[in-house]
Amino acid sequence: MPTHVLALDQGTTSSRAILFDRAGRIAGTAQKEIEQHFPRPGWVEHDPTELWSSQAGVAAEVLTRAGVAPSDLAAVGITNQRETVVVWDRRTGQPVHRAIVWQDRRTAPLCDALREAGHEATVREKTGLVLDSYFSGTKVRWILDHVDGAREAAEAGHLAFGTVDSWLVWNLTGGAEHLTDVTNACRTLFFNLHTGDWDDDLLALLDVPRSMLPEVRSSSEVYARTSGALLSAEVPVAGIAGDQQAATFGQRCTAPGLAKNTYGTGCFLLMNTGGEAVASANNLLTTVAWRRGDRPAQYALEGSVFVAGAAVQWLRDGLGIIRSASEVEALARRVEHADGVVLVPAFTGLGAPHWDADARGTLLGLTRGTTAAHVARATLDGIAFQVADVLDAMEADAGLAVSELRVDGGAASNDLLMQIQADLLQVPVVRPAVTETTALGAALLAGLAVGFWTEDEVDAQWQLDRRFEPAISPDEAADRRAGWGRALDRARGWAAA
Ligand SMILES: Nc1ncnc2c1ncn2[C@@H]1O[C@H](COP(=O)(O)OP(=O)(O)O)[C@@H](O)[C@H]1O
Ligand SMILES: O=P(O)(O)OC[C@H](O)CO
Repeated sequence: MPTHVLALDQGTTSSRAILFDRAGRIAGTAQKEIEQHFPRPGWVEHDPTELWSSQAGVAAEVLTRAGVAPSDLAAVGITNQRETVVVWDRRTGQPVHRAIVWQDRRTAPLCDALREAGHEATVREKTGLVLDSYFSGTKVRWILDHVDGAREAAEAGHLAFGTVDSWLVWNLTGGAEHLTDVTNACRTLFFNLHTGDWDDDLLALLDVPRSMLPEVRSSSEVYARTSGALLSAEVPVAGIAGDQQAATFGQRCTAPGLAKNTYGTGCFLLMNTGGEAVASANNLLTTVAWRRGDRPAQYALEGSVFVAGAAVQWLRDGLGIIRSASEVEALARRVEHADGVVLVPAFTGLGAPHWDADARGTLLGLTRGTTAAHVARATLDGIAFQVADVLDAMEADAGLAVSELRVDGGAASNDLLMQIQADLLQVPVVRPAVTETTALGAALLAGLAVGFWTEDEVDAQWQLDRRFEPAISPDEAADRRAGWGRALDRARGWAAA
């Protein structure tokens, strides 16, 4: 009888492998950092060979350390940094260029040109995304335009494109399978949310041959079996999802109106909107949450905040007022409130729902009485205010009110930040016992596909760590948010002047 499910989590900064037992508990973790390449300002690349070798390495390591044999595995689930592009030659399995990472801005001019040519509305309507270099499509085009011989090889059917999930599956099946799941496909700019398939008009617009694209599959089904390249046993690979969608599934946000927020370097918020792909009137993204086997796809609204935990890093590295990120909580607790100090952490502009590339970090309301503790407190407030703005936009788009916000990510361990968040949202903030929700989501998608768990078992596994109830009045929350709104106005457009 199999005893465990293995989740492979290929993230932006590291490859991780996490083992889950039948009770959904973590039985082992292994992690390896990925080298970041910055060949020019604004460019971010990964070595595809390293993505694969580090992922295979941590998979072997976690099994050895936990004393679990490959033959004890019921299934493998994959989750990954999204949008990042790998293009390789099918004949050799060799990448033709380094992976271009989601953060890479080199195709911003191409996106501007497409926008100026009037294509934004069509792209938005078909894909649920915006014309931005964040997504895969223009990155694939860049490789075809800039790598010697790439366009000819692609036209001849020799080149394959994949997001990181496809690249891992290709390698772990020894080049037998070229596929992706729908949550990754819908982040490419090639995928039509309404037809559930690649879109020839979008491919023509971006000048990318359809022959390069992987087959689109659901997020929970048996795609392949591992070969010697990954594990010594033939284990079904049975779940694939982009990391934010996997986290939404791992947080059990399985009904409309349930939302999760991941507090990492930035924040990723997703709200389940059920079987309906809700178009956003507030600059959010519409994305597939998951599709399980033959069931209908479930959708989500998504909004990203660029700077969240990174603002705490700035307190540590830029201002030097804390030595580690976790010290921010004790420092901020030295004061009852920020005493009128507001930090807008727009260090790299503002993401959803404001989308202002020229906004810059702004610290307002300083007096002679302002201390490091007030700045620390204002930093936590600034993270929570941004999340509240995104959640408001989601509720307006979906016509749904959230009844709680489920949280995970490194900064979600900060109890004060979670309390501030509940206060500002006026809804409870709920932190689960297992905060490795991305890996858990991938494991659940895989385990459900092979019958290792039933739906009821999975629901019963979810355990609360702590629930933060709003502790201020609605009037006070509204007052504080009005102050934030005034500060936002000061931060907007700063770099453009
Ligand atoms: N106790 C804390 N309070 C506030 N922020 C924290 C705390 N612990 C970690 N962080 C922040 O969380 C981020 C790391 O979280 P993580 O989920 O690992 O991020 P990522 O996946 O983006 O690398 C860092 O930006 C760090 O400053
Ligand atoms: O690897 P992460 O956790 O930083 O997530 C990256 C996102 O998927 C990008 O959209």
